[in-house]
Amino acid sequence: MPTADPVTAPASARPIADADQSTVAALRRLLPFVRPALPRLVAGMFSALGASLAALAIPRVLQRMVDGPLAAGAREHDAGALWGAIAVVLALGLAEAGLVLARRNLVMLPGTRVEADLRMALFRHLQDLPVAFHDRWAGGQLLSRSMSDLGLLRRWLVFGLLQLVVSCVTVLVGVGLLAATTGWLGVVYLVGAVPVTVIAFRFSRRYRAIARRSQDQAGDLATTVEESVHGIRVLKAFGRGRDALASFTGQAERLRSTELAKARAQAQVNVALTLIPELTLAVCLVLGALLAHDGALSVGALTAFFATAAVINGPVVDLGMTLSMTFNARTAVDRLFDVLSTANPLTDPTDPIEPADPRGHVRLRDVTFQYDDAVRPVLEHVDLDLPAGTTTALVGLTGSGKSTLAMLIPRLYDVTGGAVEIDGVDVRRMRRADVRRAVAVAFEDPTLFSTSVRENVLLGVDDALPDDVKQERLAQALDVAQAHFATRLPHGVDTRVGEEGLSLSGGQRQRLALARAIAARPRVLVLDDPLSALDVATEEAVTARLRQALTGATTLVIAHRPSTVALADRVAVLRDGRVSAVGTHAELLATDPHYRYVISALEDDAAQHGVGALDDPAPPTDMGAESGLHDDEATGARL
Ligand SMILES: Nc1ncnc2c1ncn2[C@@H]1O[C@H](COP(=O)(O)OP(=O)(O)OP(=O)(O)O)[C@@H](O)[C@H]1O
Repeated sequence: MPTADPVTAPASARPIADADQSTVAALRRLLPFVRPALPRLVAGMFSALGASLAALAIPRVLQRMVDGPLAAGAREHDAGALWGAIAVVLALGLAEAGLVLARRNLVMLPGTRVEADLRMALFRHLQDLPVAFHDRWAGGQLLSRSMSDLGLLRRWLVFGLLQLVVSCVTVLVGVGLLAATTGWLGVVYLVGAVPVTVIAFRFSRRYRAIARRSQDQAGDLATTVEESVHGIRVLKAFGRGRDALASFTGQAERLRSTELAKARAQAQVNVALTLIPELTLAVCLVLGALLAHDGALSVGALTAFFATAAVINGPVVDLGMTLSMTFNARTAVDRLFDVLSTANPLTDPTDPIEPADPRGHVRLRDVTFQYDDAVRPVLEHVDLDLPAGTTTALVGLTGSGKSTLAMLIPRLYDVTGGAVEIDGVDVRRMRRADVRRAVAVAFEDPTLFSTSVRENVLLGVDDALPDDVKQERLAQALDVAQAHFATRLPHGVDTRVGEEGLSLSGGQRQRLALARAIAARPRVLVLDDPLSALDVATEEAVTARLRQALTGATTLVIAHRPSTVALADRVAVLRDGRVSAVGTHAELLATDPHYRYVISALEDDAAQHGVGALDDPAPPTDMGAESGLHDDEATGARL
């Protein structure tokens, strides 16, 4: 039978790594997170146990009352003899209620604490995991793990776990009491526990598989919702809303039928767990009546037997629910640890090295790189030297590996062969924080966070810097990136840009992302086609300002437009995963046929999109400002 591909299959179709682990072993992995909350949880458990024992003690008092004062009172018409026993039952009832309340108060706080700690640990780990992990994992799966799975765990911790322990103790103590005080009657009751145990065991096997399927399908559904909301413009523009709905409906139906299967399994076990104890009680009633009739059992003992059996029956009937909660929690733990136990191969070295002469010299030495799931390397034996303070344009046909190469410099991926060096030190020998401080990146597809323009642009700036320095950096970066529109937003640079900056145009977002890279004042600036969404005039204005601003930083700019090449001192040509030539634009035009081909392809593309080629006359720079003004008006209207 073909197995599901762990990379491409939806989560609900992937093999389950921890399927064979026992539920106790699986849940034990929570211990480090639960440990700080243990004192309150244990206190809560003792309260619950106390409440349960108080409930079990009531039948004992009843037995004494029936066999003692009640029998004597009936003979002597002395109702007053009952008052002592009634007072004890009342006290036990009040104690039980008080202990239940104490249990609730004790476990509520640690439950929410553990949930919050787990959520933070998960988020921290997700932030730490490399880009390669996020390439493989769907957002909805991570979202459902951090929200609904953790909610399930909290409910199990504050209710299911205590209920399970208390139920087990109640049943064991109760059955022990029955066996000790009512002899054969207790033994018959005990025999009824055998089918209950077998059914519970079978249910556990069946339910675990369904619970996992349901939680994975819920994650896949969340992914679909996330993608459809994210891509709503594309879906609407292409009139594919109905298809999206059809695909969503299919997934929702699958989840519904899994939920139904879950509910059916639960209902079946509930019927069995209700029926068997009731049938056992019926048999015990007949047997007990015979024993009482023969004088082998007192009426008080028989009354106590049924009162105790009533206390035990509650947890037995609830066992189906308690077990389902436990298996849901186990599935949640498995799904959580699918992520938490994913090791990060991109770690800090144990003996990090800091470059002795940090000037921004970047060197790729014999670099080979292959994506995890790819069949062949994207880059092979790449050698590229970016001397400190120079600007190099990286040019190549689409899919030649330019963005991949750019991502190796800030160590977003690790090379599979060779090395990337910054100032003579292999980036794998440096602290990741030092590498990321040295290198700033502006991606073609800019991501803005739903915070203010100021926070977005100052993302890479040291928080400890004085406010006036930060303000100056912000102003300069916005100026270089020609993002003056930001100062004219309704609240200036403190305007919150919408989720992922969607209330801004593509060009505006790109300029803010560029400003973010510039404001970080890195030694090395990697610009992955940062001007692709700008109109010709704005691109010219940004290019002119960038030329001045880039002096000092080593810059690698990926060029998809001939005009972006104009920024560079030299050009490196990427072809079939290798750097095939390096030189000035003029040199390469004269000597490298592949470069001529690439440039003419870029020019054709630029002409089709109405973007200026290298030798186009530059439009006056004030047109850029003017175009910025149009942007502002449009943005003002949008916001
Ligand atoms: N995360 C990934 N996992 C697997 N393969 C990938 C991944 N990202 C890119 N690739 C593949 O690597 C190759 C190079 O992609 P890359 O984005 O680096 O090219 P590029 O030169 O920047 O292309 P473009 O000019 O179109 O942006 C492509 O074949 C692409 O399919």
